[in-house]
Amino acid sequence: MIELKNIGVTFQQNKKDFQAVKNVNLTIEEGEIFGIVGPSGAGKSTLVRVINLLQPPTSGQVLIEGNEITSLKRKELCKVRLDIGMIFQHFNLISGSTIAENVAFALHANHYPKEKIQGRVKELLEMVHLPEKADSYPANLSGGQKQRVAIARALANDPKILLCDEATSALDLENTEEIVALLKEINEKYHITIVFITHEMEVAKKLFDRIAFMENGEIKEVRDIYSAFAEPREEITKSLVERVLNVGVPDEVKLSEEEELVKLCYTGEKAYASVISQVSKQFDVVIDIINGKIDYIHKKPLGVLIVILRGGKEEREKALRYMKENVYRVEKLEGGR
Ligand SMILES: Nc1ncnc2c1ncn2[C@@H]1O[C@H](COP(=O)(O)OP(=O)(O)OP(=O)(O)O)[C@@H](O)[C@H]1O
Repeated sequence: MIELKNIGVTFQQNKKDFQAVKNVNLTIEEGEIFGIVGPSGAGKSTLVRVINLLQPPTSGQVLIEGNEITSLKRKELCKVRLDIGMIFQHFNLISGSTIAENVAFALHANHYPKEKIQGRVKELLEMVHLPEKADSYPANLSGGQKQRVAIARALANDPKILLCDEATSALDLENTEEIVALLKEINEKYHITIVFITHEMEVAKKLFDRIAFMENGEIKEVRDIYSAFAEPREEITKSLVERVLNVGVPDEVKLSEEEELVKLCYTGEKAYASVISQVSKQFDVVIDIINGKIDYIHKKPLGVLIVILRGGKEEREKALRYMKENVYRVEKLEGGR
């Protein structure tokens, strides 16, 4: 378990104090894939680097499995760091060394028994499905393959935690999916806790178990990934989530007095089709579907539908009440006037 208690990080910028991280309290459970998202400059990288003290906090404490590491001496800290692997956006491989040498580097650094290094490198390259690239050089690998080598190197000393700083942000869609799948596999097989920061909500949706939304150095909301998408609470959460669900109101929509725009969110347990046909049957209203999307988060469906509800005010209110009882969330939308 990782515990961050009252973490603050202050930098000097133009001779003035700048608080990049403000009083963050966060607990990350063992074995989970925990994500931190937020706009550029939110403080994500700074916060994730606090976990292994690459960035010492100005205030607060970091506890790893109950042990306070912020006050450790250098030598003890080095030991704790072995339990925390890290990967970065730009892979940080040594270009003049082979893939096997790149991975072996982490073992040498930890005084791994020399005679066992070759075998361990082979094992690590198999873990990331790259055994055939042992003698190649980084320049001859794709971005996704380079990140897999970086993962092998980060896992060399059997860490319990893997920190990932924008690990898919330099990759195209195909390579991103490959890395997301590999990280999931590693998390499941070896029960490694993963802390992943990104600004890519598509990655968040596919990879994370829980998600923290960060803005201006503060954690605004921490949720399980499904409910963050189904029922975002804070403004920052709503704006990031809506980018993925991306179901807007077309500009052409113009509403009359008797019409209003309504957004329905449904979770699959409550099928919208029957709700819509029931509403049309039971109340003196007409429903036109103008936009919609269904998404799957951890294999659970999440649907969003935008409709125009047409009818007298009273009947519309009755229809809305019925919909509220029968779908996950109903929202009246501005626009179209
Ligand atoms: N060493 C430093 N000295 C001064 N200011 C810094 C330093 N490191 C980061 N900052 C500032 O702290 C703020 C947070 O930076 P950080 O890199 O943590 O944000 P981020 O959310 O990871 O953004 P991005 O997604 O763009 O990487 C930024 O305003 C940045 O300029």
